[in-house]
Amino acid sequence: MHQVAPDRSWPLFDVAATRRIEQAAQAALPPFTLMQRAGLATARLALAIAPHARRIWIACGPGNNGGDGLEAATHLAAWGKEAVVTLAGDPAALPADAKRAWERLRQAGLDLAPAPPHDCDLCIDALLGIGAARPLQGGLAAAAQAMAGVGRPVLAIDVPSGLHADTGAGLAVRATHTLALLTLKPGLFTAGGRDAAGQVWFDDLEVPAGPEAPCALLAGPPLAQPRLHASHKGSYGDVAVIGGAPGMAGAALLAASAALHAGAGRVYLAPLDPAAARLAPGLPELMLRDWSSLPLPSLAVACGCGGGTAVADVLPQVLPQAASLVLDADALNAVAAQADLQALLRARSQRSLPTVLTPHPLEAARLLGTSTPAVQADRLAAAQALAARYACVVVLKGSGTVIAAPGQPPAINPTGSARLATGGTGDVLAGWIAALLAHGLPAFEAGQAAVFRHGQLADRWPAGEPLVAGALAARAGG
Ligand SMILES: NC(=O)C1=CN([C@@H]2O[C@H](COP(=O)(O)OP(=O)(O)OC[C@H]3O[C@@H](n4cnc5c(N)ncnc54)[C@H](O)[C@@H]3O)[C@@H](O)[C@H]2O)[C@@H](O)CC1
Ligand SMILES: [K+]
Repeated sequence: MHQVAPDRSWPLFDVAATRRIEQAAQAALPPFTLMQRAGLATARLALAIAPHARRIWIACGPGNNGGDGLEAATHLAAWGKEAVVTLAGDPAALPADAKRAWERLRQAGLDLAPAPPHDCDLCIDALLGIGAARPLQGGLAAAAQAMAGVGRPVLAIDVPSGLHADTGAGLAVRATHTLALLTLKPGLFTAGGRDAAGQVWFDDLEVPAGPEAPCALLAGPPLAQPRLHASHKGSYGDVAVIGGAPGMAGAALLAASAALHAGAGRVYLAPLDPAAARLAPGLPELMLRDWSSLPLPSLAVACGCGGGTAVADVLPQVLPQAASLVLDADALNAVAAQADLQALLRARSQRSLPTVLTPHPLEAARLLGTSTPAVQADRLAAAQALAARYACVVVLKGSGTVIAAPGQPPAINPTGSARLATGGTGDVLAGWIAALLAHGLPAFEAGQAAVFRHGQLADRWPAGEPLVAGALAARAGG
């Protein structure tokens, strides 16, 4: 059993692959072996979470997830805990393995409780696992509600009940801990998954994934990029930030500052507000230029960043010429609105010019011609669809940012928190990605590395210090 920490990457498997892995293992092992292992692992983790717990409520559901809970309850009772077991369903209708777990529970002298306990020290959520097929209703919904009302730690078995294991969509039990069994599922790490799952643990039940290919990866830390002694500013590439329409100069400045601090050799700032060009940006290292004078074919360009509608006039030049390109915010909205810009964007890949799009869910919805809820209902699919449609790398922002590229499994970023929900952090990310592109990183790696570090900076931000985008930019690359 391992805690899933962002110190390495982890393969993720969807429900279909997990079922195939489970079936192959069931065929090779004596009956009931997997559920015994699952129940024992759950009971052990429960003890580790709440070593001094006296009363533990195990809320079981009608499938094999409930069976895991019944098996865990038998162990916890044998270890001297008061195990209060409820079952939302008919014991006679349990699937074979779960029924066997129920029989073992009764042989151990335990029976089902008619109602949840008024108080307990730990709840175990064994209502639904990967079989969750529709919103929680009836007895399952009542048990989930009671769990929330207890106000104690909740250990979810496999998946917080109600959460869609592939997508992270669905109204789910909010667990403090989740023990994923057999495989790690992508829904634990994106959309509502991170809030529902809490701290994630993983037990493979001694079953290797075998020939199954992961559907996605949980990203690990990027490789360090050591700077050679024998290098100069030209070794790290040049970035230009184009954005900052009237009233929004700050956005472009934040992106430029991030690019500078993330290690770009030289950074040009091309504000779209002519008045802003006369303002001292406070960063003397930046080189102010009019966008039309930039040497685009030798630059990594971050375009958008407070560019307003004016950015649409720049894109017909930037899209075909920029050596590498990050499109953010207003640039994405302009592309979503104009078919000619979409054609220019797609044409970049035919010329092997790297491009990264950094939409939040609403921008992604506009680019896909769909709605924000539809994007959020399946973030991995939305990011992959965008990457395929525009033939580029997509960084779909939000809880569990997804990085997708055509023809490869997407990555889900494990770092970052709601502390990043403050103005300008997206501009910082765009500038940071541009710096890594300028450095020569492939677009997928640049997106993944910048997103990981950007989130990690926020995770490590001192508790008493306000996280503002300017300070984040100043620590980019750190
Ligand atoms: N078969 C085994 O021995 C193993 C099973 N495992 C556990 O079994 C789980 C999968 O078991 P199942 O396939 O039985 O699936 P679940 O236990 O998730 O439940 C599926 C059952 O719930 C019903 N259901 C789904 N959504 C519902 C809703 N909203 N309201 C009411 N009923 C609903 C389904 O019709 C089905 O009867 C895994 O998540 C894992 O916890 C693992 O421990 C591996 C080993
Ligand atoms: K569960």
